[in-house]
Formats: sequence, structure tokens, C-alpha cells
Amino acid sequence: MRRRAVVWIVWRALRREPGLARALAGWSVVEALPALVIGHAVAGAVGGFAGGDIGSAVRWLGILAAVWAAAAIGAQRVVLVVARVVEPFRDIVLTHVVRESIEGARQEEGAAARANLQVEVARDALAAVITVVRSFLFTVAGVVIGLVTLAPEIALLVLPPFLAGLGVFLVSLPVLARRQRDFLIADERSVTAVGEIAAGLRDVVACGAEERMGDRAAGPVREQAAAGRALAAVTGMRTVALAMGGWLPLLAVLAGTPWLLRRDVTPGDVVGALAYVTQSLSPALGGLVSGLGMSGVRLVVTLDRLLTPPSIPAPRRERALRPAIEVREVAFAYGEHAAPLFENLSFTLTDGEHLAVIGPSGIGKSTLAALIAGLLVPGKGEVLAGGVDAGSLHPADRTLIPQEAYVFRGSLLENLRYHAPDTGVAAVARAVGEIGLGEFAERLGGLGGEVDPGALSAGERQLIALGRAYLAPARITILDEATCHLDPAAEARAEEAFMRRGGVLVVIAHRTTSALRAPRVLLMDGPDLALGTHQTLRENNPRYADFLDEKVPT
Ligand SMILES: Nc1ncnc2c1ncn2[C@@H]1O[C@H](COP(=O)(O)OP(=O)(O)OP(=O)(O)O)[C@@H](O)[C@H]1O
Repeated sequence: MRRRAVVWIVWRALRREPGLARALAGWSVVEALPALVIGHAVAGAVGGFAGGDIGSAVRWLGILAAVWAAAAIGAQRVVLVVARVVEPFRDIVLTHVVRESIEGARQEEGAAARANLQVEVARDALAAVITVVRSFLFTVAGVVIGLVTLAPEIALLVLPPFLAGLGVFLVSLPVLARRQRDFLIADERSVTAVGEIAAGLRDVVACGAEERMGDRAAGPVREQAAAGRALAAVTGMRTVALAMGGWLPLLAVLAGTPWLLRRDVTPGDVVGALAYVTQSLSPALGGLVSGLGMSGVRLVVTLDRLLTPPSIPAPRRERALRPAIEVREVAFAYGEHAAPLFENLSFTLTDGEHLAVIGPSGIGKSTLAALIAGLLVPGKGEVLAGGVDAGSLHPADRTLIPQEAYVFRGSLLENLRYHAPDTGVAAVARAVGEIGLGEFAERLGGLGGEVDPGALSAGERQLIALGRAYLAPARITILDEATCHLDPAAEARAEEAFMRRGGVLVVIAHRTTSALRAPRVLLMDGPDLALGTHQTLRENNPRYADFLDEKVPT
């Protein structure tokens, strides 16, 4: 379908302007003139010099120089004509993609913008393919005519190995195209995987999930390496084709020279034949092999993307609309012989739910946060976020703020809009008010005020990180003692802002007062975990009551 579409579009462009086909053919002939003339000119010049007819030799060289000059003009005109042939291709493909976009077949964010870029790439690739194939055909035609008119015996020596090399290349082309395509796709996958990890690197380090993330990236990287090796194997076929088609004819002429001389072929004709092979035939085959191998494959891969509707409908959007956490029979331990932190943990949080996790230091609260964020993998059971494995979440789908907040040198606005760069200033100002950043922003001189990370207190840094998470598009927010440097009133204000914001909120509590605000509370105080509301836990769970009594002075 793709190949037919390309041929159809090129055909339409040529039919729309019949003069275009004529101009392309005419200028291609001019461009290929040296391929036709070079052997005769060299043979004539050698014959002239050898026979003492310097005038004839110089005339032949003059003809060759004139032909090269004409070919240079021809090459320039060919570029202009090819540009006119491929321009309608750009318009037709782009119209097709935009129509699909409007009709909803591919309602991905930024699809049209990305398609525009890809269409440019495809157009350039098509121009390169047309240029290369056309140049090859006209050059080979020129060489064949030149050889046959120079000495048909030489054509007999040159053409069979050349055609064999061409055949090997054409046979290997589909496999080469497939392998190159696989390699490009594997390359993109590994870049995406590494890019996603890089985007969440701070969380990864904060949660000690380097190994897990390394494992996650290792799969695509290994696949890319395998695709690279498979590609290298067929690339060898290309070298064989080039050696057969480009260099065997040369050897055949050299080895056949005695035979040629016996059949009254002159030494000048033999040198002329060598010029045909080395200056025209071999470079033409090399150009076809590398041009089709690169531009042809790029054209096929890009058109594939453009003309085939995506088979996987944008999963991220849907997940973002239905945030939910499902922790199912999870067991986790750091290492084989370590005591398990959880043995059979299960709970579900739906959109709008808010859970506070409380428990003594070192019991595993941050570990639970990392499991929910998908930064750690449970030993048993599973953690789902938005219906998929939490480990496969895109970093933009959830926000995890650890204790030590990250801010960078730049304006307060830049710091706050880090995860949502398109947010309007009015929305940022509202978030500042909600989170309780107003006073600090005022001191800084407004949203444009410069943030100097070293000059800020830990609490101020936390407020900025909270404001940033509040504005982030993620609908799953995990605050891992992210308010520990705030005073209780500021902490309450920030948590309440997140509760009003919606989505799923998990607060790893630094103070037990967080539990009083949360509709659901998870008490971690040993392997038996208790989950309930503050009220039910207080009434039914003596450990919870003790824990609160210890922590909250009455
Ligand atoms: N990467 C790790 N490798 C091995 N053990 C770890 C690792 N991270 C944490 N631990 C251990 O796991 C246990 C739980 O740690 P975790 O940080 O989850 O507890 P916590 O309840 O969040 O503690 P705190 O309130 O002090 O932050 C602790 O004993 C800790 O030493």
C-alpha cells in the first residue's frame, strides 16, 4: 500500500505537469553524458598520444571537458526538477495526515506537528531515492551504449559480473530494509526508555531505585544491540554486491586483456573500458547501494509511521483520566535474606482518595511510596497504577516528592512550571495561594523573583517542590515526608490544597496530624498492617491509639 501510494503520488506529479517528466529525462541525459563519453574520450586520447596525433588526443580531452561542464549544469537542473516532483508528495501526505488527525483516527497530542516533521523527512528521502535511482539508470544506459560501441567484447566481460552484483543487492534489499527498520525502531525504543528514566532521575536516586531502573532500560538496549548485529549481518551482503558489481568487472577486463588484444581491441580501448568501469559503473552502483539502503529505508519507515494509524491508542491519556492505585497481595524485602517489610499487603485507592501512611521510623513507609511510584518491584503480588503495572508508568503520570526537595537556580515561575511549562501565570498564582507560598513569593519579589537554592531554607525548598507538584499534570501524587520541614499549620495547608486538587494522594506522614486529616489511614507497625479511617482505627486498634498517644501530646 505504501509503495503503491508513493508511486501513485510521483506519477500524479509527473502527469499533472507533463513537461516535468520530459525535463527530468532530458536533464538526466545531459547529466549522464560523461558516462557515455568517458571511455571513448579516454580511448581516443590514449590512441592519439600513442600514435603521435597530439591534436586528436587533445580534441578528445576537450570533448570530455565540455561534456563534464554540461553534466554539471544538468545535475543542477535535475535537483530543481526533482524538487518540483516531490513537492506535491509533501502536500498530499500532509493533507492525508491532518485529515486523519481532525477525523480522530490519531488523536495524539502534537500528532500534526510531529507529522509535519516526518513529512519533511519523507519528502527529502523520496527526493534522494528519485535522484539516486534515476542517476543509476541513466549512467548504466550510458556505459552500456559506450561499451558496446567501443568494443562489444568488453561489454561481454563487464556486464555479467556487474549484473550479478546488482542482483545480489536487489535480492538483499528487502531484508536489509526490514533489518534497518527494526534497528531504527529499536533505537527509538531505547532512547525513549533512557529518556523516561532521565526525566525521573531525581526520584530514582531519592528512592534508591537505580538498579531497578537500570534493569528496565537494559531490555530495550539489549534489543537494540541484537537489531544492530542482525543489521550488520545483512550489511555484509551489500559489501559482497559492491565487490561483485563494482570490482569484478575491472578484474575481468584486466584478466581478459590478452584475449581482447588478440581480437583486435586496441590498448586505448582497454584503458577506455577501465575508465567506464572505475569512473561510471562502479560509482553508480555504490551510489545506488548506499542511497537506497539509507534514503529508501528512511522513506519506507517514515511513510509507515505516517500512513498507518497507530495500533495502540494513546494509553497515557486514559490512565491520567482514571487514576487509581491497586496494591495486590504485595510482599517485599530488600534482598533474599532480609526480613520482609510487607508480607501480604493489599489495598485500593480510587480517584479522589487520600491515604495517610503512618508508622515508626524504618518500618518501610518510603519503601511503600517507591513501590506505588513503580520505582521498586514487589517480590510477590503486584502494584497497578491506572490499571497498568506501576513500573511501566510514565514519569509524567505520577509525582513523588521525597523529603529533600529539589529546586534550581532560575525564577520562581520556572521552578514552579517545571513539570507543566504551558501553565498560565494566573493558574500559577492561584497555586501559590493554595499551597501557602504567597508570603515567600512576595519576599522573593513575585513569580519572576530569582531562586537561589543555597540561600533557601529546607522548608522554603519544600514549598517550591509542593507548588511544582500541585501544578504538574500527574493525577497520582505521593508526598514522602515532603512537608517535614514545614510547621504544622503550613503542612496542613499544603496537604489540604492537594486534597482539593483531586486525583490520588498518598501522604507518608511525618506528623501523626496528617492521619487526622486523611479519610483513610494505613498504620505500619510491624508485619500486620492496619487500614481504616482515623475513627475506626482509633476505636478498634489499640496499637494505633498507642501510636497516636505517643506522638500527639494531648
Ligand atoms: N535500598 C535499600 N537497601 C536495603 N535496605 C533498605 C534500603 N532502603 C531502605 N532500607 C531499609 O528498609 C527499611 C525500611 O526503610 P524505609 O526508608 O522504607 O522506612 P521508613 O518507614 O520510610 O523510615 P523513615 O520514616 O525513617 O524514613 C529500613 O530498615 C531501611 O534501613
